[in-house]
Amino acid sequence: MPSTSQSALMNRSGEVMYNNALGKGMLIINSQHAAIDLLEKRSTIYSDRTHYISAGDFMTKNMSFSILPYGDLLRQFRRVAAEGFSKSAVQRFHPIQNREAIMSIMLSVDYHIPPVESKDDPCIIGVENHVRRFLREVQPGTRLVEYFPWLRYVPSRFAKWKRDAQYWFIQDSLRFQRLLGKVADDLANGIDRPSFGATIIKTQRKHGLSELEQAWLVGVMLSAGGETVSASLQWWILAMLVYPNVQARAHAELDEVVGRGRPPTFADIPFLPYIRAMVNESLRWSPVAPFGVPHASTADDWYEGMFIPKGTICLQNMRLLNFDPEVFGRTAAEFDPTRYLDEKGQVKTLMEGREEGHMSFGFGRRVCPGRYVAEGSLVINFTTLLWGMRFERPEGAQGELDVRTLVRSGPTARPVPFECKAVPRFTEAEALLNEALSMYE
Ligand code: HEM
Repeated sequence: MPSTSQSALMNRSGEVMYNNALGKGMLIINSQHAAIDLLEKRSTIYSDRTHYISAGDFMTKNMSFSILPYGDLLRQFRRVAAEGFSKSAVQRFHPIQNREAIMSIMLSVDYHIPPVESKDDPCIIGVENHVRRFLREVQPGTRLVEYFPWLRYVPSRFAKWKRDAQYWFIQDSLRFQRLLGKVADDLANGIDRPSFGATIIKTQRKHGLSELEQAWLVGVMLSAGGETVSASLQWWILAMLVYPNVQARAHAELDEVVGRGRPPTFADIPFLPYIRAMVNESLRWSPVAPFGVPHASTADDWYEGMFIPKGTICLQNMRLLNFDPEVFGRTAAEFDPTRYLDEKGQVKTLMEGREEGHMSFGFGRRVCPGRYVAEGSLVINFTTLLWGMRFERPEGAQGELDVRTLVRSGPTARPVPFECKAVPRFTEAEALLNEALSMYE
């Protein structure tokens, strides 16, 4: 077996880079070609996750979807999620998403920024805190026990990290069970609203997950979705400020297709190719998960002359993957939705076998199960927000907007905070939105 004691190795083309730090092998994948070769074509051995003692074994008792080892429970979770969030199944969420987009714009009108949810909802606060704790816990370097695994056997009374993790497992389990319990009560009372929770309860016999597993599956889908979609919206608003010509073209498309007499709905989306292209471009351009969610390998392997030992953690360098000049040309760093449009102005497939035309939803057997609902949320939010308002920099805002620097909160990244003003585009917008909102209530 070749020596892996060197601290950093790069294959001939620089597409992959291997690094060994504190006994943990790490591969950085720098090209689309290598990402597809390893994480998709060889997905039988590249679909595991890093094993986290604190976040995995103690804080979530190995029920947190995104860090589950590649095994039976993961396959069950993915099957249930794939059914509940398939391209056709997510259409049942459209009325809710439409209403939320309007709520979001109404909040924007009041607060000048578009919050995704009401910040005061205790349930939202609880889930947000869970996300924050979880992201901190999986951050490299947070817990010594990840480097010295024997520390897991230190009794809880001497190990605060362990006491806290056990405490949060109980609290989060109760929270997720309470949330799903409300859906179960509604169903028992004949109230059957479209939700993933309702689907999972109704199909329990088929999938066979325990009540606790169901609660964690739904809870983690909710937290994974909230964090990523809200970060994507922030990047998109930044893009609207930096590229006013893109915003103006989207406004023109909305005026032509929807007009100003009523707010848009999902029924308009097929006729708004520029805005649909903007969703793809936004996901490509925004580094929401700058290194993806790292995969881990389960067998020794060779790639283009480089040895990759079993257990290697594989990070995907999304900025390089999504800015590949061979696919996106020399303007890859620019925010330009037209790259996704053909000569007739219709959305085109830019990457063979990858409808969305970017790599931001990840790869192979771990590809994001929430991608269709995420695209739905983004497209209706972009459409509704742009229909009613224009995003501007406030007068007197200083300096250039920073599109390169990331503010990291664990594996997700947001832009450096920036000032933004949301200006109603026409006087009737607010009244028309209020009217539309009342139809959803
Ligand atoms: C802009 C929105 C989103 C982005 C950019 C995004 C991105 C990602 C990425 C990169 C991964 C890792 C894929 C891999 O390992 O190869 C992932 C996994 C995951 N995503 Fe998303 N996601 C988004 C929205 C959502 C939504 C809305 C949900 C839930 C409804 C969701 C649920 C999950 C879950 C549960 C996983 C873990 C899957 C697994 O480990 O097998 N995501 N996502």
